[in-house]
Amino acid sequence: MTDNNTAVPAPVSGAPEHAASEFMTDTRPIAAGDTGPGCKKRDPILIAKNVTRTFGGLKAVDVEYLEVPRHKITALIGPNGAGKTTLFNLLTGFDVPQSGEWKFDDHSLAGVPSHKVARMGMVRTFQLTKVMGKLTVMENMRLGGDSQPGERLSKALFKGMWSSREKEITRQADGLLEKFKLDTKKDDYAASLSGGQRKLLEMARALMVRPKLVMLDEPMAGVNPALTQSLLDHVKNLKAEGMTVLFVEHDMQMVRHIADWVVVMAEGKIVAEGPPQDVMKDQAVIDAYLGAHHDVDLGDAEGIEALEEQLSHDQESVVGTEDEGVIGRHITELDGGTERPGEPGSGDSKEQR
Ligand SMILES: Nc1ncnc2c1ncn2[C@@H]1O[C@H](COP(=O)(O)OP(=O)(O)OP(=O)(O)O)[C@@H](O)[C@H]1O
Repeated sequence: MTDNNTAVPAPVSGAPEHAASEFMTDTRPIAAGDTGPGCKKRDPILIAKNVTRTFGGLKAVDVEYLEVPRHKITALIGPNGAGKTTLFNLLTGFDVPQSGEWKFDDHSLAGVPSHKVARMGMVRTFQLTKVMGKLTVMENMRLGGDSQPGERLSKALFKGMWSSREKEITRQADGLLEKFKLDTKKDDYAASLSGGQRKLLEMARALMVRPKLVMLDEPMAGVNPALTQSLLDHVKNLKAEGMTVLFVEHDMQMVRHIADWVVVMAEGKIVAEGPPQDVMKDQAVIDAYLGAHHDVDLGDAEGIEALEEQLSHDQESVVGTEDEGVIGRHITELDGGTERPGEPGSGDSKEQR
């Protein structure tokens, strides 16, 4: 496929369209009372209390209280080093906190390893994708399906049942690959995919466990403008199908287009939260996180073209790679023209630190 994909995605699970609309049209308040850092939600799917993680003398995460609203798209924003990825790592069992407890759907997750967290229905993607380059696209998908509940037991005990499970995994993978427009690539090595396609593959693979909560770490970073709208549609579609989404994003314009709720982190703490329109009015948030181009609307083609035009006259702005796209260049510029940690060439692979 090419990254020139702007089609609206079909449902992941074949869920009926009318069922989807109920999640898209629910306008009831998200907060249970007053809005503000650590506020209670009407229907939280994830609740974290006193989660802390220090590296040497640095308190990377110091989250007193956070609730993530069910069936909503929540954006987690904040400057570089705010602790967003570390919080993702802690909540999903990829790292261990110094203190804290958190519950997903009323199940305590403290001490639960990442693969079990995924099986319980809470999956995440990475800022630097973790697709297996030496496996084909389909093999990557099947790896996602292999962590489904009970598969090892059924494989061991019932050969017949396993082969029907195999077929089901393949059918499910085929459906997702088609939806993400990666079906023509299914026999290609994942290493041959563009950055944007790898993001799509990682998202598709995460959906193999039929999750309830999908956590996306900078899904748009490194994705070219043509694919950006498609990715936004995929994220919105997760909600339409009844999933909850928590995603890290640097660009507030992106956030405004798809988020129902925004949580702002700085220096490890939750410093603001609320509906995007309210959080965007907060001058401190604008000054600290939105930067010079906060008035440019990146969620539609005109906004992107306008920003491309602006950046093309800006000697300081870094010329991106084919896959980096305008968003990556925009962020790089906001960061003062320096490479961001974890980006190609930075020599910094945070998930592997
Ligand atoms: N394994 C580690 N060892 C030491 N320090 C770490 C480690 N992981 C994260 N940090 C530090 O913890 C702080 C929070 O980092 P984190 O990557 O969570 O921030 P972030 O908000 O995700 O940033 P970005 O927007 O750049 O991705 C940073 O100061 C970072 O350097």
